[in-house]
Amino acid sequence: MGALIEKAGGRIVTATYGTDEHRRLLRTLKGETMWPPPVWLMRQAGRFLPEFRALREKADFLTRCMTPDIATEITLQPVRRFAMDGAILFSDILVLPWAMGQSLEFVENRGPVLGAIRSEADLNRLDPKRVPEVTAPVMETLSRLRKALREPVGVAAADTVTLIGFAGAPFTVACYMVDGGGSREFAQTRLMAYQEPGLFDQLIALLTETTTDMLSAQIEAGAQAVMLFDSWAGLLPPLEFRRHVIGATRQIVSELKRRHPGVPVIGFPRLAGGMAAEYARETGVDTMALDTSADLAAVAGQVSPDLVLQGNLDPVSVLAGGQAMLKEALAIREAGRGRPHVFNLGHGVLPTTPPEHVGELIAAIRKVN
Ligand SMILES: Cc1c2[nH]c(c1CCC(=O)O)Cc1[nH]c(c(CCC(=O)O)c1C)Cc1[nH]c(c(CCC(=O)O)c1C)Cc1[nH]c(c(C)c1CCC(=O)O)C2
Repeated sequence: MGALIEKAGGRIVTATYGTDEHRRLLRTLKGETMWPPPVWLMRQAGRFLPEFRALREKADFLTRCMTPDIATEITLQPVRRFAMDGAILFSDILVLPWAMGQSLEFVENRGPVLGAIRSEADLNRLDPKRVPEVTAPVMETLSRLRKALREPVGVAAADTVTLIGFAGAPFTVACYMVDGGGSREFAQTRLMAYQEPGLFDQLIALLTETTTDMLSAQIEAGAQAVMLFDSWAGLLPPLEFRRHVIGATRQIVSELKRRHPGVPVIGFPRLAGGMAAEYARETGVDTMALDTSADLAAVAGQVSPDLVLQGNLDPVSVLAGGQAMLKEALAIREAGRGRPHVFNLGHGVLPTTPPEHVGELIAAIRKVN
């Protein structure tokens, strides 16, 4: 196929259709060491770009997630501007409980509000059989995205951008399901884990199975890698962490590997701290995403050299921009040198981040020196 030359985010990219040669993110997620590292940002879709805010007026959040035209467009917006090495599906971790029948609303300035699950009767009202039908539009979005990314998208060259699917990890999704919305402590959820371990195990088992099937469907629809967001993993003490974070993740990863050998899985056990190395060793994830608090160089010394690390610039430094951001960013890039590393943030990009700061960040990461 014809070679293509395109200027992308300040670098020249040559892409040959149908080969892995220029898929820098996918190759890194499969274990190759690249310099400079590939880069994308958590929560890059649907947050900080003015072109997204314009679309936001048109439909509520769940409608945006469930309408392939809109979700495809929002996913591509950051790619068009910055030629990110990855495109993350525009959707949400709470689509899964909603698809099983739990009520869900996104309330302005408050975040998600769900009908809390507190009893076996509540749990039994959920219907996992509905998930494939309800999430069919999400799979349609993924197949459109995969097709769109075979052509140039804005400054991104054809067939260079890796399409990432995702889900919440069972514990984090359970947090929202049981507490009924966002919280700092998720005390109701953790109380259930201690007081009604049988019921909580049932919920985690249900989420483990439905998450596996949903990620598998995402891969079949076109996702080239998948990520498990465990944003609240760090709330659990070691025994519970082993059971509900490591145990559930290990089951999902091993079944995905059986069904889709070679498709990389990224795990993000946010604030796992002292449990991160065990998570890396025991879950089977190919890539571990680090939160802002982790010292990338120190973690690199504790895990297998084959484990891909992703992260972990403070999103607030990108809000600040300028030298403060660049100094942090280049130190992280340097810490990942010589091992497989995907440059990213330590948590999602903040909605008020000026797009020019993101542009400067991407250019600095891609500068070869
Ligand atoms: C915990 C969590 C949620 N959702 C997610 C997590 C894990 C990552 C993290 O810790 O940030 C993950 C998520 N949410 C969204 C994406 C899509 C793609 C992307 O990463 O850019 C992803 C990967 C879109 C979204 N998810 C949500 C929005 C905003 C909704 C709106 O436009 O009103 C978007 C674009 C809503 C949402 N969804 C959730 C909350 C707490 C909120 C409200 C606050 C917020 O905006 O972050 C749950």
